[in-house]
Amino acid sequence: MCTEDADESRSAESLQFDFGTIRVATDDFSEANKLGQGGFGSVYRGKLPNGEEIAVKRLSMDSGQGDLEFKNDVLLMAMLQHRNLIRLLGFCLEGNERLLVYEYLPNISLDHIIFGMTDLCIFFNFKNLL
Ligand SMILES: Nc1ncnc2c1ncn2[C@@H]1O[C@H](COP(=O)(O)OP(=O)(O)OP(=O)(O)O)[C@@H](O)[C@H]1O
Repeated sequence: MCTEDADESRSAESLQFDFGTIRVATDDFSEANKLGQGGFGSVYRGKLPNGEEIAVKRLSMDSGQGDLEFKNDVLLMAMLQHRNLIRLLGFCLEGNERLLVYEYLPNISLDHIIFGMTDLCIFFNFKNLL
């Protein structure tokens, strides 16, 4: 393994959550904690032992993506940080299970982000018309 590969796998490890921790945090992915369903799987609300609230995306099991490919995608997503992007805190890989762990945003914050972006689009469209 070259130094770069070693560095990548080390940073991937720092983002890796233990499956048991997420299972407890989401009350075993209970229906009561289900926030919604997206194209890639269901999303559950959870609480980490340190009190931090999270949103866990449990990916459908038929993605066909390899473990390394998945870890690389997660690393890339974790590096993208912007005030209009929901922060990816990490991931979990166990057997066929693939989880993405995000910061939890209450509805009101999601609305703010969506409206914030809409305002920006309207602003730029107006500018282009002038
Ligand atoms: N970080 C989060 N905090 C709070 N709720 C969330 C969060 N992420 C997702 N959700 C909830 O889970 C639902 C599904 O989200 P998800 O991102 O899987 O799908 P989507 O936004 O519908 O689009 P797509 O499947 O195309 O990505 C959302 O509509 C939202 O209600």
